Amino acid sequence: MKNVKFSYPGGKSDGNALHDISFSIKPGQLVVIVGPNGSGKSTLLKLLTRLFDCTSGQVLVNEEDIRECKLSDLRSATAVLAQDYQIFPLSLAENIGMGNPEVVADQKLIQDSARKGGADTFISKRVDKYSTVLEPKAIHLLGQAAFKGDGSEIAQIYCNSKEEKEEISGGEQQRVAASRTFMRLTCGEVKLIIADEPSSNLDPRGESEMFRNLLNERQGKTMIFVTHRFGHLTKQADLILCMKDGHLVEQGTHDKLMEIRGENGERGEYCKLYEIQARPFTDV
Ligand SMILES: Nc1ncnc2c1ncn2[C@@H]1O[C@H](COP(=O)(O)OP(=O)(O)OP(=O)(O)O)[C@@H](O)[C@H]1O
Repeated sequence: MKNVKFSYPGGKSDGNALHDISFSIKPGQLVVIVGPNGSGKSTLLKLLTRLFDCTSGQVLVNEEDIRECKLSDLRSATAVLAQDYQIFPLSLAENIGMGNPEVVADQKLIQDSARKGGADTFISKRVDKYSTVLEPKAIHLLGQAAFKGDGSEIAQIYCNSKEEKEEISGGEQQRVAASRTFMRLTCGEVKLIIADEPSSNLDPRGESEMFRNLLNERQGKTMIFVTHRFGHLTKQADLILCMKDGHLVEQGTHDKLMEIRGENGERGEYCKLYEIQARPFTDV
């Protein structure tokens, strides 16, 4: 990115979501983006995947402006594990298999992807296993809208019906979405893997296994992770981008960012975030 600025079209907040962002990622690097809520991490990913174009500046892919690249080439070279994944009212096998539509019914690939995504254990415990048909997530969202607009009685009806209908938990949904991404990687065209908080609903063991399995898929691919959890990835990252209020305030490796001190000896932003996260575990 070169001097990238971005404001959301029709966005109500004043000012830019991203201010004058410049950084460079080399092929095959592991990059981790960190920063507080609303600091612009997901927005950066949206520009890198060309869901939006920057307002000014340039996003370059191999020296070529991303707006000049063929969109279908960009899409096929990228696998995204986003926060707002969809779970479809299809079987578990289809929900995973659609990651690579050309082999959507290949049970061996599906099961292998489910193992890497951490979904195989809970699927094997279900009566219908991979044939289990899931409830659409959209119906739950509709229920929440009714809750907000129509008062408590309707809210109660909604909660009851949700209780009966819910098929898999939030963490299990995230495991299905991750398995779909592993299925996507089987097509062999992917050069860039982007994961936006892929483990936010996972228990610690699930998180550590998912990171390990994703890193095992690296083999020359560029990887970009957004995470609020330090340690797993940041220490081995080739590049950490530390965001604050839409600005890229620090960039470098873990060791380099931990050494940053201001004029008054004040620690850098990354160092402060790292220590805030580490404290609850070291103070007990
Ligand atoms: N679709 C949108 N329209 C308008 N403003 C948006 C939109 N999406 C995000 N924003 C705003 O852009 C800014 C950056 O948001 P972004 O989602 O990139 O933050 P983030 O660092 O990924 O946050 P989080 O850690 O909570 O996921 C925020 O001020 C947010 O309110």
